[in-house]
Amino acid sequence: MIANLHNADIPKPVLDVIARLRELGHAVYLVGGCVRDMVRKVHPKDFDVATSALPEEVQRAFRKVIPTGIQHGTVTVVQAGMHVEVTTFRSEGDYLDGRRPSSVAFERDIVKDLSRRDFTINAMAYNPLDRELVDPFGGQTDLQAHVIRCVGSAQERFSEDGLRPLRAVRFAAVLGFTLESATRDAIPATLGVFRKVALERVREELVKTLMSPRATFGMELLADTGLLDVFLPEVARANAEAARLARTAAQGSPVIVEVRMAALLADLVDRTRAREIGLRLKFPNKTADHVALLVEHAKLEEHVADADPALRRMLAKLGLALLPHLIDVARARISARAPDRVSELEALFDRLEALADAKPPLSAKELALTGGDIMATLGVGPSPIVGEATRFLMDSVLDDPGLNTAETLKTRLQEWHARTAK
Ligand SMILES: Nc1ccn([C@@H]2O[C@H](COP(=O)(O)OP(=O)(O)OP(=O)(O)O)[C@@H](O)[C@H]2O)c(=O)n1
Repeated sequence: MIANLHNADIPKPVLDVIARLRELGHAVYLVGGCVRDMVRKVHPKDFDVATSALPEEVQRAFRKVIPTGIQHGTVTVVQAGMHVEVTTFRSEGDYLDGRRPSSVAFERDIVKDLSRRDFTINAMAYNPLDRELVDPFGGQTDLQAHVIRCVGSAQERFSEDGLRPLRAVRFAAVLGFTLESATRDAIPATLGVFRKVALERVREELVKTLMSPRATFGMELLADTGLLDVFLPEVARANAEAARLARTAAQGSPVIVEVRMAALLADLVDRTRAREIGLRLKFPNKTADHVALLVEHAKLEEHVADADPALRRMLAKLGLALLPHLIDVARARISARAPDRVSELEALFDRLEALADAKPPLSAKELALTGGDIMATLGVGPSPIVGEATRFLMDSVLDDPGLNTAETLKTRLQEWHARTAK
């Protein structure tokens, strides 16, 4: 069919690659996400080309190519500095392990290639030279109806690649679509295949879902279909109301991965478990640590009556850099759970920000006395007493940052030493 898509969205190097393959007599199309986005009138992120040309033919057709995944039919063409992925039309053999096909067969026909793809909205092909849109499975209709539907049998598509159920939920959350009923019903039946998927890939989809404008809906769908229980049982098995509030808090927070994860977990798990979850889902260590610290301190409503020294102690444990994120998490939680307390908490946020702006000494390296100064003042060499003395001084300046001068700390140290030496 002739489609009215916006060819101006397609970068020139991509059009040149398509034109060259066509010139050599091959069938050639844009496929996958870029066609979906063009039909939705959204500017595509990347452009995948599919062709009837065999990988060797693609390699011969261009000056600069990288054999990226030649056994799967993918060649990267470097055209005017742009990397364009060109994949030979293919069908796949049986999926023995739910992760990758046991064999790949190259095909001459685009419809064969489209029929192995996951969802109807991702199974369209477009040739910009003659404006031909190939849409054998009703992708346009489903885009209009806001529906995620598997190509053919959902059970088969999900059994071929265990990640697909999670992709279905992610697309629904990101695009604001719903799952067609057979597609949705096939998820619980294929959880065994989903269990085999590497947790890095699961995490990538979880993050996209959680960062979407409909994170609440996406998380609910993950819970209802049984997917969440496989990789995040702590949330899946939480009491229904607690889980609902956690989802609402996550969606109500800024689109920052640490913040959304912490808002989701803060009322369901403790710091140690939050860190375990982060590491289990293969987040970078630093992200897992940040989520754990945010979870530990998220209940800021418990601090509204605290005096400044207690707040400074909390900031010392948290680290100043995380304060803006902590405020985001606390605000999202309280807005979801007790909206009438938001203004009371805002006053605490202002106090915390003012304390942070004063740049108080929060760690031993910010003390006006170094370890060497402490040893000289006490007349000792390296020994456990230096650690004790440092803790005493730290405690003093957290109570009153005004004490953090070399003179004052020396005097206090000598007094402390005289007291403790007795
Ligand atoms: N498990 C998968 C992954 C991908 N695909 C197909 O490969 C295309 C490209 O996949 P990918 O780049 O992962 O996703 P996009 O659809 O481009 O979307 P996004 O970039 O938003 O992830 C998809 O459109 C779909 O046709 C599939 O059938 N099954």
